Amino acid sequence: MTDVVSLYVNDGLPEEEIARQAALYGPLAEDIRALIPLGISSRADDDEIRRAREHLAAATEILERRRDSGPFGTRFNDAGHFRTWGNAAAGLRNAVAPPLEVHTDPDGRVWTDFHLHIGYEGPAGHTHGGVSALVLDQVLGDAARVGGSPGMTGTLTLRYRKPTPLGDLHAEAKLDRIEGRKAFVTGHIAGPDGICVEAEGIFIAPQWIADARAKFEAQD
Ligand SMILES: CCCCCCCC/C=C\CCCCCCCC(=O)SCCNC(=O)CCNC(=O)[C@H](O)C(C)(C)COP(=O)(O)OP(=O)(O)OC[C@H]1O[C@@H](n2cnc3c(N)ncnc32)[C@H](O)[C@@H]1OP(=O)(O)O
Repeated sequence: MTDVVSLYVNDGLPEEEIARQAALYGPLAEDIRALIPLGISSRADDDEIRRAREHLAAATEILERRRDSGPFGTRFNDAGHFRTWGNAAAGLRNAVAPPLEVHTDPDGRVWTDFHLHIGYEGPAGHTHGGVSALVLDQVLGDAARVGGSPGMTGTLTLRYRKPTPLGDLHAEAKLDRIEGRKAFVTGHIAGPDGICVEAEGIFIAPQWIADARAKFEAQD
């Protein structure tokens, strides 16, 4: 089993280097992301598809020359700047991610306006229910973290009230309460015609996080 704790790495990157990498690799992920709907919708003819695939193979050959092994994990520096660039919902380097850019209001509510392209289709013309779960898992998890109780998803309960369209959507979440290592969070996804999916989540701080926090607080 992967040792989760070892994937939290302080790589000490200075802020300017983080900014440089974000400016370099973010647009690469955008380019790869833009290909996904084209894979579904392109009407290019046989020769054009063959040519496009040759170009993609050339790009793949360049990109795989030097690469990290394994997942990105969570990397941070001494300034407390965390990077989760491989995250499936929000990762800056992950073309699979919509990506979600999650904002925090002063009252602790977190929210994101995001776009789901045609590659997130489930029922015809609508968002896949698992993709809605992905979005809500991330946004509710962020609300738990912002509320001071970061944790793993223990239980995520969804109520799909009406079909979620593709396109421009909104999601938000708020911490309800904390009980020991458990954070209780609620949230929803809304489309142009109102709320489509409601969510309740219980996020549980693993024992190692609770221990690390207790140790940190004892030093204060
Ligand atoms: C140095 C920096 C630190 C940063 C740390 C960051 C951490 C993450 C933070 C930020 C995320 C940002 C956003 C991310 C969003 C995406 C999140 C995901 O996708 S997570 C992947 C999917 N989830 C899993 O894979 C979990 C798999 N399950 C587990 O690992 C364990 O089962 C875990 C941690 C959930 C609980 O294990 P136990 O051993 O700690 O639990 P026990 O000690 O038995 O119980 C503690 C309390 O929790 C309840 N509980 C246990 N499991 C529960 C469950 N599944 N649902 C509800 N309650 C549960 C129990 O009844 C108990 O409650 P009582 O204290 O007695 O009141």
